Amino acid sequence: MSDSTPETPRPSETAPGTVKVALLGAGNVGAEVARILIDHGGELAARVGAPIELIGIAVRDVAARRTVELPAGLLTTDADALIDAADVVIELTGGIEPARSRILRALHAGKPVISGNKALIARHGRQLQDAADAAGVPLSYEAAVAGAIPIVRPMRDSLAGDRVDRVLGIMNGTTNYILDQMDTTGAQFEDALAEAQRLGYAEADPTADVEGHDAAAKAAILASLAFHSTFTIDDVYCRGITGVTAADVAAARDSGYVIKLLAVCERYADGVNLRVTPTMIPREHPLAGVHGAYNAVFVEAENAGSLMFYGAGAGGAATASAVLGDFVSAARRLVLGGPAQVAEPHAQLPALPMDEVRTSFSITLVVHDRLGVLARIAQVFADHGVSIYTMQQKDHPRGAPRLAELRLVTHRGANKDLMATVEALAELADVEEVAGVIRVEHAD
Ligand SMILES: NC(=O)C1=CN([C@@H]2O[C@H](COP(=O)(O)OP(=O)(O)OC[C@H]3O[C@@H](n4cnc5c(N)ncnc54)[C@H](O)[C@@H]3O)[C@@H](O)[C@H]2O)C=CC1
Ligand SMILES: N[C@@H](CC=O)C(=O)O
Ligand code: NA
Repeated sequence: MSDSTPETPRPSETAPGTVKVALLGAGNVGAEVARILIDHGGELAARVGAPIELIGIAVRDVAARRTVELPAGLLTTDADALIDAADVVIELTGGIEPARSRILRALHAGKPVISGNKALIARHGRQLQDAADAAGVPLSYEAAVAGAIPIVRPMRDSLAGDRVDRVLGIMNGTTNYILDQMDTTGAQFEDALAEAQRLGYAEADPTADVEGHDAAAKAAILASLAFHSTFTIDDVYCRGITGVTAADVAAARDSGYVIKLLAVCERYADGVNLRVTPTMIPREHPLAGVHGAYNAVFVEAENAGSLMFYGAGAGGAATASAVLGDFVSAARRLVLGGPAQVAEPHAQLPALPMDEVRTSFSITLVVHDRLGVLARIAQVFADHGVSIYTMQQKDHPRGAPRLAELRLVTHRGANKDLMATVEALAELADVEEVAGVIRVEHAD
């Protein structure tokens, strides 16, 4: 083993009172956290109120090429030894295992943990929080929801005295980047995804982004805090953007809408519905102006009214900012002492299935352009108790004779009635094809 590729962390030679930091992972975010800790350590120490030292960085392969050049002496493959030697642990490796075991190891030893791992927290957050509470140390994960945007702490602390009714957000930078590129430059899905990966927005496996799982994880985490309950990613109805075509994006644009991957968490009388779906938003809606990898989260609360949080939702340096905010606060508490905050999920509201959820659809039909067709189509909607909000008739896009394209947007209706309407329309002899069904968020 050469000096530049140590398998175990170096023995610590730090002065007493120094806060020793272990960093797990040196990818897009971890490497930026290391860079800032090294370059701005003095400033951060002043805010913590004690010297700080990055004592090691656990990686899988010490020889791997990285986006940021890191001191070779800090790299180690022995994560457990590094955790044991540290006062504070920052986990930025991603995935469920070994991240979960390592975080538990740190918490059981009474060490504060900071993580950006939404996949893990959306599945095992309760177990990790219980371990943190039992040890009386903080578990912080501001980076896990909407990257740099302060939203976890405002939700947990600033809004603790209010009653949140709805959280609505664009919470995945990769998909927002892809949809925005498709909308503004006509880019192909695959090219836009490759660029999002190059820019460090995408997850190690970008399926999590494009299938909506990453946004669903964030929705579960945020809703747990907003509604003082315990939701996991399995409680989120989730549809990604892989089925959204260039034609869908163009048709939405033509009708004055833009397609976004929208997360909605809303309170009903008997629980909370959580969903992530591609959604058409009117161009004048503030969320329509969220471009590139930016994220935005709307919170509607009984007394605060509507609040909007906006900023960089992905990217190494931006996310590192949220990680280091959590770090300074955890380290300061370590220096000053005092109990960690215990956030009891006292309400424990159930997650509601989609059936009774009230939502709107945009339905594109290719129909035979003949006498009475509109009346027969309108009758199908009426039979299912679904009210039509707008309707546009267009020539068939490929100029087929005697065929026309109808674009209908509904008022809000129960999801099960909307689904039944679409099924009945597909059976109608006048309908050649149901060419598109996409949810709509509008103010009706
Ligand atoms: N990239 C972004 O914009 C954001 C990422 N996050 C989260 O932050 C975490 C890190 O994300 P990225 O840096 O983008 O991921 P990445 O894939 O670029 O980096 C992860 C690093 O951890 C290392 N690693 C993985 N398993 C390991 C193991 N068992 N032992 C030691 N090292 C291991 C990998 O080799 C890689 O260097 C993830 O949980 C991600 O979901 C959160 C917000 C934004
Ligand atoms: N892959 C995620 C990274 C941040 O959470 C995204 O694209 O938003
Ligand atoms: Na955040």
